[in-house]
Amino acid sequence: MSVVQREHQQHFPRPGWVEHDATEIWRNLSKIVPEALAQAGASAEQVVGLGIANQRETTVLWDRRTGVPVGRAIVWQDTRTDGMIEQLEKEPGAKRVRELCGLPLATYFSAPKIRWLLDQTPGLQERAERGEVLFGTIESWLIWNLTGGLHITDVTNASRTMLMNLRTLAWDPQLLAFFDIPHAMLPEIRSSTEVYGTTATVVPGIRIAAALGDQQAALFGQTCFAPGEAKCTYGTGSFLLLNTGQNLVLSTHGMLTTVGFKIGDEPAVYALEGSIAVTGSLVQWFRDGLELISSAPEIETLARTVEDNGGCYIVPAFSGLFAPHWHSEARGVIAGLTSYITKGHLARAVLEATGWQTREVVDAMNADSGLALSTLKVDGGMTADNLLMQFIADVLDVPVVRPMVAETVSLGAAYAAGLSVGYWPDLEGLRRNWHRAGQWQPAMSPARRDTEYAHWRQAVELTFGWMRPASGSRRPAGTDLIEVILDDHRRIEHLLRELRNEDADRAKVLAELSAMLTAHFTATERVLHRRTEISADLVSLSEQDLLALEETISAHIRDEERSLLNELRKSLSPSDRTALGRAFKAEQSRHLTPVQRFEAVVAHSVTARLPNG
Ligand SMILES: Nc1ncnc2c1ncn2[C@@H]1O[C@H](COP(=O)(O)OP(=O)(O)O)[C@@H](O)[C@H]1O
Ligand SMILES: O=P(O)(O)OC[C@H](O)CO
Repeated sequence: MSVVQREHQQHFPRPGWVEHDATEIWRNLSKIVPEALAQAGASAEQVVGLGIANQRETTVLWDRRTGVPVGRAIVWQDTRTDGMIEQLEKEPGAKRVRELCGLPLATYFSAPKIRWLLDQTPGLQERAERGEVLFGTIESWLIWNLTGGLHITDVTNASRTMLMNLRTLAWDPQLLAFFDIPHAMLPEIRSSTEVYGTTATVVPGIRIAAALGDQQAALFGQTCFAPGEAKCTYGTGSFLLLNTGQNLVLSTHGMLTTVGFKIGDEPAVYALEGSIAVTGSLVQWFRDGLELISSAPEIETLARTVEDNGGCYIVPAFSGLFAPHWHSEARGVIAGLTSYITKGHLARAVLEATGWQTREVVDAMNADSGLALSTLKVDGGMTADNLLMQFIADVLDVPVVRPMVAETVSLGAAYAAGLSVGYWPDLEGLRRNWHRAGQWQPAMSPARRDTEYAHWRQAVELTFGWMRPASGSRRPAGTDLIEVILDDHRRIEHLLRELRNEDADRAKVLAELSAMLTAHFTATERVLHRRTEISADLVSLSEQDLLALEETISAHIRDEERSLLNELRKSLSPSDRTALGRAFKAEQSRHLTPVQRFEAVVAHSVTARLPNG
């Protein structure tokens, strides 16, 4: 076996934004494939097949003609679409989404990221409709480049886009309409194991024989081929997958339903998944953000300098909270701080956060499946940490088992490719390759486990609602300038969508939208820019006028949220924000009828969620 790796840059241009440069990923791949072959002393002719496993959901759009990405890829952890998700949740079709694709509406998946990118550049939607701009997750982008233009994806990756129907395994017209995403930009969906094509570059002439999302690849590499078998991979995030066979189980406890794998023409095998956004990346933050350690393994050494967490808990809701909570608006907390806490306690709290998040997911998975997990098969970079593995066994109260090859993601891709080209005859042969290398037995007392878990859950509740403060919290409801402007934006976006909805009372929508726009622009000019002579009058605009202005209005909203609001956040004191918020509302009210004012207030009170609601 030879292993070559190369890190690519993580871009964090704003709070909550995470981007990758798809071209850099492709360049890195072009370098490491020949290096891996050279290290193994193998020639291209000796390679029977290439398997790809990739981070999922991360969204790349590129130009079909030039092959150049239209911008940076939006990564799965990115939360920039949280406002969009909040709006989409109110749409009539929202309830059907989960039923069709098995996923809750969340910033995590590809569809909102595609929508955001299409909204970002004028004309991109039309180019996507003509098939001039293409979408793909990372495996799709790599296969396109390796083959010189084959535009495909595998079914496991497609199942993470929110656009694939889990039953038909095809792009779903209702989901495409819900997100307004053109079919012409999507790749063809193929099985996880089949020969898709042959490499035309890097190392030409190799058959590309398998592709799987990384977590599904780990399920395969851990040989969880039968219903009831599960694994958890501990990397940047952590992902527990339970094979449910040909049964498509829709979770009632916050798990995702996803495709586990599809071998050639055989029926798809489904899985329930508990996705945890932040585990290893919390260790990275401790290393790079806080600079309290200089390498990831040092977290264990530091944590061992103290007996316990000293009463401190870290809930890393950096990307909101994923399974089982699905709170996009949550943000992280460090709870239980006293002057007793040292960096050793913080290191413990970092590791324990991974343990407790696993416990929450396992509880939910057990509730969904009606079965209690009896052992947990683990893999991934964090499993090198013995203290963490012991803690996971303690909080789950089941043994934790690690196989010989902890790089299970790559192993799974290799297994799938080997199976696809007949190098391995069947799944049973692969199963025989699995060997246990480490095992941790639970040792925590039930009383301590229960007390600690109760503290953890208390800390988790503190994270809820952070990005949507409850009415009556920090500032008087509805008078904070930024909230007032954001509420206006969301209402305007909703009304614009309603204007295209054939079932809506469009005359009423038109009247409210024109009045809202007049009120919003006038208040912005008068209160924020102090231009007293300005008064917008958009009330006489027709439906066609407004639809023609839609892109301009969306661009204004984006610009205002990106530049003006961020400047105001920095420059205004809380009391200024309240005073200006009041002035803004007063100015705005002058342009709305009492009924329109009432409707805007009702829309606002639906948006403002209670902290743990
Ligand atoms: N000894 C360790 N203790 C805790 N975390 C670790 C340790 N070694 C690596 N990690 C974490 O594991 C992650 C790397 O694991 P890996 O499986 O390579 O992740 P990915 O495939 O998601 O990039 C990093 O986030 C790193 O912080
Ligand atoms: O960033 P990675 O490589 O841990 O990818 C994790 C998953 O694919 C996200 O769903």
